[in-house]
Amino acid sequence: MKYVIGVDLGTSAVKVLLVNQEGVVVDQVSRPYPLIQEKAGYSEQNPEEWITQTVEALKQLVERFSEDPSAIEGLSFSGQMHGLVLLDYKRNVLRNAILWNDTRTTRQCQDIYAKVGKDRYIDITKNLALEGFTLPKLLWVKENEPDIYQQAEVFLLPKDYVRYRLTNQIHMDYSDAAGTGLLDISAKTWSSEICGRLNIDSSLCPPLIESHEFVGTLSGSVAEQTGLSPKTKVFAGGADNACGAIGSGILEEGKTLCSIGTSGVVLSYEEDGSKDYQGKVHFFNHGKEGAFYSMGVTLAAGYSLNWFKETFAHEEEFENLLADLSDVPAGANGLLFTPYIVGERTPHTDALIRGSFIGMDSSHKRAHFVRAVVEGITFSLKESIEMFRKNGKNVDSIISIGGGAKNRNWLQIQADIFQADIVKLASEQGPGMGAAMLAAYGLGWFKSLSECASQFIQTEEVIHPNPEQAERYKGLFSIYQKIYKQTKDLNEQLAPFRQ
Ligand SMILES: Nc1ncnc2c1ncn2[C@@H]1O[C@H](COP(=O)(O)OP(=O)(O)O)[C@@H](O)[C@H]1O
Ligand SMILES: O=C(CO)[C@@H](O)[C@H](O)COP(=O)(O)O
Repeated sequence: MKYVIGVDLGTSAVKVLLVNQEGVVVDQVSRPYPLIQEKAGYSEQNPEEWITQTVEALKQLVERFSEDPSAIEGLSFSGQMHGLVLLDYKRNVLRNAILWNDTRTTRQCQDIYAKVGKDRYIDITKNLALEGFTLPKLLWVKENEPDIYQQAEVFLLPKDYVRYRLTNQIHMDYSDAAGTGLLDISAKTWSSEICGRLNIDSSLCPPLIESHEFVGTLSGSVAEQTGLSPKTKVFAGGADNACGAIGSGILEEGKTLCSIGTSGVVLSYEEDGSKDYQGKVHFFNHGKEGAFYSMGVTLAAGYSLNWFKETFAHEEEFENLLADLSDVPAGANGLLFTPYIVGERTPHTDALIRGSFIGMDSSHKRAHFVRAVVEGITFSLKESIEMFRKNGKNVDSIISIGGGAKNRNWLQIQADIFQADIVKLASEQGPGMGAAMLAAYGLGWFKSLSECASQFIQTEEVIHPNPEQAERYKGLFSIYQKIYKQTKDLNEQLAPFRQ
């Protein structure tokens, strides 16, 4: 039997999947790393931690593998998007990576519009200039850390840096480059116009490549450290959401994905670049050559639940925390939560908004708060689904992946709130599976990603909405939608008090 590895460099952990030629996940290893949050709105990681944990995860996987490691023929990546990694001319990392959920760059986003023009910027990139994207981070470093900026020779995204350390090759694939805010999405080139207007040297931008393209083999030292064969072929890989889409079979029109990881996304396949959402949802190049996807993003989806767990139930596992979920009625006895704990993107692009619990009552127990957090995350994703429905998409079946898809009761809540069938796959690790599929396709095992998907992706269960609960959630959702407007001004006034 032959095998491939999908490396998913997530925000909370790196997850490494070993998949055989029949598409069965035969083993997986997950290794966590922390977020560094020096101030409210800041979110960084040390790229060296990604390397240490990825190498360790690969090593563990190989140690547990009973066959000859040369049977593992290929490896590819999925990575958290938008994070800025700056390297100097010796390829040393110049500072911590600034991540997708860091919102320090509101002023730089305004600058981008002032210098490029908002309409022109959206024309080129098909997206708004958002705090989380890479370009405003580059401008922030240029302005606030000029010594570091001057030493920068190239910028990379998180998984591109890991790929570089595994192969010594520098590249960025289109699906991830799309999230930098510097790519001309239709032309698939770095935008010399944006670089020119913002005075960014375009030599900082790395060479571009397709997600399934062969990059090189593993470096000798990485092969030695992990036990993998030095002949293992490495393929570029893609943005985690593009890979999540591949790993869930979102490879044709009409398919919708909901992914609840640290962030939460609702994603829809786009055959070509013709749809104009005017920046209301993100619009990026897919990991499938020539295709695109649109998506709405909740910044703190799984992260809200993780925050709640770490703050109020630090020693407990998620399974335990969620054990009482179905004992609490829909609507948590009048308790609503908005998951804006690090600001928000869709539908409210707002770095200053923060979360709320509305309707706290002395009868509420911890389980009500947990249910309210889970429902609030799901309501937030419903706002993206409604945007797609208003744009004429038919969303009656949604594939659900990510850490949030591990809990059966949460999947039922998704079906009831979204008013759609929820498809649970055999593996909820969509991005890692997508990365493995890119390696399998890159190796030539299949003629297309779709052919690979029909072999690799298995549906485990379809969960239908419960009509009574769905009706109850309709009313609750309209109350939820009012909270943003009614707490916006209060949060702007509170912003100066945040440390
Ligand atoms: N057993 C579980 N049940 C429900 N949610 C879970 C469970 N385990 C993890 N999660 C949620 O999934 C999130 C992590 O999802 P994951 O897809 O691994 O994220 P990332 O790719 O961002 O690292 C956690 O923050 C948590 O909210
Ligand atoms: O910023 C975005 C998408 O635009 C996030 O979806 C990141 O790509 C991080 O993903 P997860 O770690 O939550 O999977």
